[in-house]
Amino acid sequence: MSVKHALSRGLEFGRTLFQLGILKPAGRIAGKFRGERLPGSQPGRTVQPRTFLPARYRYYRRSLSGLAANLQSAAFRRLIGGGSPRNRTVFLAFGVGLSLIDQQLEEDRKSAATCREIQEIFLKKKKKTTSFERPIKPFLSGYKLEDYVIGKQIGKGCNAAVYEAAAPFAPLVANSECSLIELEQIGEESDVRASLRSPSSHRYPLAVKMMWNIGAGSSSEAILNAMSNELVPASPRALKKENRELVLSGHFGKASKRATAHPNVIRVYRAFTAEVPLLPNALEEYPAALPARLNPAGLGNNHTLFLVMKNYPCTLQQFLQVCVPDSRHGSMMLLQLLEGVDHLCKQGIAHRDLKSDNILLEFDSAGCPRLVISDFGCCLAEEHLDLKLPFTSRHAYRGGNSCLMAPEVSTAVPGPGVEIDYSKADAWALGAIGYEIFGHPNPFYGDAGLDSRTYHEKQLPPLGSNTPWNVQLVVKLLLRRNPNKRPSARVAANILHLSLWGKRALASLNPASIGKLSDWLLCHSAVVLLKSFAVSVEAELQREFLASLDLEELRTAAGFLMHEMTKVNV
Ligand SMILES: Nc1ncnc2c1ncn2[C@@H]1O[C@H](COP(=O)(O)OP(=O)(O)OP(=O)(O)O)[C@@H](O)[C@H]1O
Repeated sequence: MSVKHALSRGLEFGRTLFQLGILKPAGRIAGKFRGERLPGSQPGRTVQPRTFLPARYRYYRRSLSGLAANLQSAAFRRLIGGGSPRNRTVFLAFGVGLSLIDQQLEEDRKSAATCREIQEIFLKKKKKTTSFERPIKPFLSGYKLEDYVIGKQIGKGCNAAVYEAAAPFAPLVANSECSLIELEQIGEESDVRASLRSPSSHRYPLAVKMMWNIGAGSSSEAILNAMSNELVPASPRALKKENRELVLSGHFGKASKRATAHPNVIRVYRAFTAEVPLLPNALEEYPAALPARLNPAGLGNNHTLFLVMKNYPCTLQQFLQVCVPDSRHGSMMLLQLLEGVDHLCKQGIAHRDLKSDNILLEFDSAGCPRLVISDFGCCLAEEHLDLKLPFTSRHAYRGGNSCLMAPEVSTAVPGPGVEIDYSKADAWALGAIGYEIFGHPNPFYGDAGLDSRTYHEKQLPPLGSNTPWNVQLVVKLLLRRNPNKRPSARVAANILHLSLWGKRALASLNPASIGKLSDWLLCHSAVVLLKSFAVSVEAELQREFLASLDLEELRTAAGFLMHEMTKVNV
């Protein structure tokens, strides 16, 4: 074998090794050199179409270094004893393979450093940008019901009634006013459409949620204890100091986590307990929840919990009754929900009751719907659990809305040592909500709907050609039964980010040129920085994405996309 031939064999071998990071069969060959299992090839573990894993490269490098070292010493011994030219060429080939791997590792190091720098910049920016956190001027009071003017009832659930409200001491900040777009006229004007046209949120910028207190007791401690989940999205100053200390110290036995602010998660500005008042429609709408003082037949306690939030013009469900968003808005709506869920997951919080009427909606100044996840009454946010619920008895509470319970939750069988992992359960529910956003019935609703315990992925109805292929991909992946095969909310969000704003980078991306992704990230960051004062949904999404960059997760998303692109010939 000539040296030239050996070099070309070496190069070829090196290239193959690069692809080992992407294609599992070749990876296994490398593993065989040392008789070890490759990371990612354990039995039962799914090899996702993920790309360019630095950990793998390091592994290959280690394997090859060991191999090369062995070869070297053998070759050296033979050289001294007149080693054969064949051994020398094989040794050379490995040397070239190694140097190519080193190049790739170097590229990886650079890309990871770029990601970290970008992330740092946007995390700092995020701390300064609080437009979504403070739609009302900061205020010191607001800890009692008398501080608010209460308007009409705007909603009701199984546990609470919600009223519009104003706080004379805290007028709305000008730039946070949501401009409601004129919705397209479709047939007869419904109540929802009429309320979207003439929102009262300008006069009543706040919403007060009055919890129904049946059986929790009337002391502040008992109320806060029983309803502590509602405080998960509360801002640090939402509670008066004494209550805050009680709640934060876990005085009630069950210390719940507090979610930090995020544009797609509701913010509770104030939370206090007060005597239940007779509010408009109370006797007609929720007589049983009233205390005997107001309704002799009522079962409610005298005091309850009040939560003060921003008043949103409608829920996602109400919006979808009158509007089918176009594909760009639809993609951004799903993306916002994924961002919200990812934010919660990272803090060890599972919402467990995602449905379109627990998602509130307003519009940004460009008319794009902005979504926030609300109603944390069913969430899992206990300090020590970290998204894993011990499921030793069937009485353990698994969350609300059984129709949108992820398969790993709905099929869990209680027993000693059993735990339910909620880390991808909310992401699954978003897959089902994706159908609603794109104008289809939720496949898990209704008598003829699929059952999350028993459905087969093949039974999922197609989303149709009006839905962008990348959204179809995300929905399909999110609804995978097996949580190990399902992408996390972060990876699913990355898929949408890449396909919304990184199309060019994707088109030129190939498995051996991950550097293109970091080039795109740099350009994208520059553009986003230039519009850093924009308060649009699009700008918010892009900032959030860059503030939570993780190269591995981005590569996984790119891998899913490239895999699909080859199938659909994009
Ligand atoms: N901040 C808000 N702005 C405007 N409307 C709101 C707001 N919060 C809640 N609503 C309305 O009130 C309804 C009931 O609120 P919410 O879902 O929080 O109550 P709940 O009793 O906890 O519900 P569930 O039955 O899901 O437990 C919502 O569906 C929505 O229509």
